[in-house]
Amino acid sequence: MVNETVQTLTIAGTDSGGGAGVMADIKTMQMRHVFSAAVIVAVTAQNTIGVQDFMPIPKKLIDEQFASVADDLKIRACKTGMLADVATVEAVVENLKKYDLGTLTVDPVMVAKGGAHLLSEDAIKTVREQLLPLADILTPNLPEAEELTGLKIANKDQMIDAAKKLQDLGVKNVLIKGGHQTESKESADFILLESGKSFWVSSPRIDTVRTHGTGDTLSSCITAEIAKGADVETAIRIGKKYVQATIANGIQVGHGHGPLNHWATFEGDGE
Ligand SMILES: Nc1ncnc2c1ncn2[C@@H]1O[C@H](COP(=O)(O)OP(=O)(O)OP(=O)(O)O)[C@@H](O)[C@H]1O
Ligand SMILES: Cc1ncc(COP(=O)(O)O)c(N)n1
Repeated sequence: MVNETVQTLTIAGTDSGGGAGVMADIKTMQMRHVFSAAVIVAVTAQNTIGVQDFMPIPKKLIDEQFASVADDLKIRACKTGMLADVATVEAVVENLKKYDLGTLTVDPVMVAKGGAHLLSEDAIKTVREQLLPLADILTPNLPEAEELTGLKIANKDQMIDAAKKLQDLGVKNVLIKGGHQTESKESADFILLESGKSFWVSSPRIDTVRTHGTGDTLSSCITAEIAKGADVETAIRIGKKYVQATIANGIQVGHGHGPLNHWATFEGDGE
């Protein structure tokens, strides 16, 4: 009898260009040696240049996908990514409450690197009020943290204030990603844990346009490590090292914001 394989779930949108969304999630899970199922909530026509179109999946089919996964698999940790609109966020919230899908990481995807809106304006309130209270870990980038808190974030002190405010909204552990601080030599993320402990994880900023899917990759790696049994701090530290390696060892695909190198490895990695 073999041990049951560690199983995870991504709840997100597809990227036809292969770099972000569910595609980045599954590649990351595979590289981190966990099995990943997928509930597709939106389909995008997308490449490295931009998002040409997208369509949310009807609620009935979202419900059926959740049921199919939950009836058969044993999901230890799951994550959300692109959630498109109010109806989709509400459908996902309903299913997350209905089934035990383990530790939940919410990556509150709002705007793609190319500028396309992947979450409607009115759905931000739904995410804040209905999804955040369910999140074990929340991983907003700077503009997303600003939208969710209503705070302006222009420096490290303001990242700390925003993390505290997000905890007040019901999130247990908060990771604010600093990838959008393009004027800084460092890419520094701030973490505030449920215990009250806080710390920064920082890496040299790499000057490249190949950063399509960095947020998806980080949150998926964290989800994978949690599923394998890591504590939140360890999972985040591994996630940061992995995403850094995937950016630093770039691959050449497409003509715009290129995808990451999910094959990348880093020093000291146990996998
Ligand atoms: N140029 C870079 N060099 C090094 N690290 C980076 C760079 N850009 C992003 N990162 C890191 O990648 C991770 C994701 O951060 P980012 O702020 O880009 O998320 P995001 O905007 O949600 O990503 P995406 O929307 O592309 O999925 C963070 O750990 C961040 O520090
Ligand atoms: C389906 C989907 N999910 C998430 C992203 C965010 O990634 P990025 O900001 O790198 O475009 C995306 N572009 N598409």
